[in-house]
Amino acid sequence: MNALTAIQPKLSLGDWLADLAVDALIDEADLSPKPGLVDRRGSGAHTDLHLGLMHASALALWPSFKAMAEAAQQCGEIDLHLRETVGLIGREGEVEMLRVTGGVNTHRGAIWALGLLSAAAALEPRELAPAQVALRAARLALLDDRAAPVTGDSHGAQVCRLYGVHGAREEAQLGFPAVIQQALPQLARSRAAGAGEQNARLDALLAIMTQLADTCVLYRAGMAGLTRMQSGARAVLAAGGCASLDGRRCLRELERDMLHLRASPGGAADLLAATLFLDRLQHGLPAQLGSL
Ligand SMILES: CC(C)(COP(=O)(O)OP(=O)(O)OC[C@H]1O[C@@H](n2cnc3c(N)ncnc32)[C@H](O[C@H]2O[C@H](COP(=O)(O)OP(=O)(O)OP(=O)(O)O)[C@@H](O)[C@H]2O)[C@@H]1O)[C@@H](O)C(=O)NCCC(=O)NCCS
Ligand SMILES: Nc1ncnc2[nH]cnc12
Repeated sequence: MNALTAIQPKLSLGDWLADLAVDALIDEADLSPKPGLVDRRGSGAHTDLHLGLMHASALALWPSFKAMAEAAQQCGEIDLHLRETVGLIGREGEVEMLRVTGGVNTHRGAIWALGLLSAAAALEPRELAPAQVALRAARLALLDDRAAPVTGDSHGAQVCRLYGVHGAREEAQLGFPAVIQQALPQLARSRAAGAGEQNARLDALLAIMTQLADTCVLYRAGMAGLTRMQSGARAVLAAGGCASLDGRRCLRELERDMLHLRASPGGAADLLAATLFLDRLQHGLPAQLGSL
């Protein structure tokens, strides 16, 4: 042991999971070029968001993710008490997000998805395969939080009613199919094809966009916007993905149309962050946590 290692604070499971969740949010925000979304180039279809705000929001959520993981570790099983504790921490996280961003909704969907997944990972830290973690998160999301405010007027709730689609809640309750069935397999395929990490992540985002009923897009651009998002994402992947010239041309066309429609796939962006989180998680616990 030397002087540096001697003063290193001990890493807890909650610290590690919160680090992974925040890293995933920052990596998602930085990834470029994303159609309609905030990235390193600019604000996409948004007027009230920018990259600095996305980073500040992500960092502000670290204590919430840690608290959700610790609650799960202490509780040790999926039950109503854990669901309601995680719900309370999630709502407090939303308040903190809005305080830090001056009232702008940067990461509501991400708090939901990554909060559930952090808790699910902490429940069984030796079973971190993506499908297993997603299934535990789904079981938690299926429990009814009696303290949740009955709003029905969120953007998501409004368009789910109007168009008869499933939103963020159902995506979690179904075990994150957009992540498990679309994004993670695409990420692996694009990496294996030598696309390079940034292109592979963009391809994973597009794979989510091919099928997701993104309620942000529906709220801002209606069914025409959602249809364009899905068909445009399919076209990029069919043309060879983001590492190919034809794929990049399709991506540029998709971006042009999304900006024209003011359509921002914020839900898909959150699920890309969930994908990056699960992707890192599957490598297992770091050595410092080996004794858990
Ligand atoms: C269950 C909740 C997730 C609430 O869901 P609901 O659908 O009722 O509410 P919304 O406020 O619409 O939030 C859902 C957010 O989820 C993202 N999302 C959208 N579609 C999907 C999808 N199909 N699958 C998964 N995720 C999806 C999306 O988040 C991103 O978009 C946000 C910006 O959205 P919006 O405010 O509409 O933005 P703008 O259009 O820009 O608004 P204007 O500028 O026009 O005004 C951005 O934040 C991204 O994150 C949806 O917004 C859950 O939130 C909940 O119940 N929470 C309570 C606490 C709790 O129980 N927590 C438990 C564990 S943490
Ligand atoms: N990069 C991004 N741009 C806009 N909204 C988002 N919600 C989550 N990530 C986002």
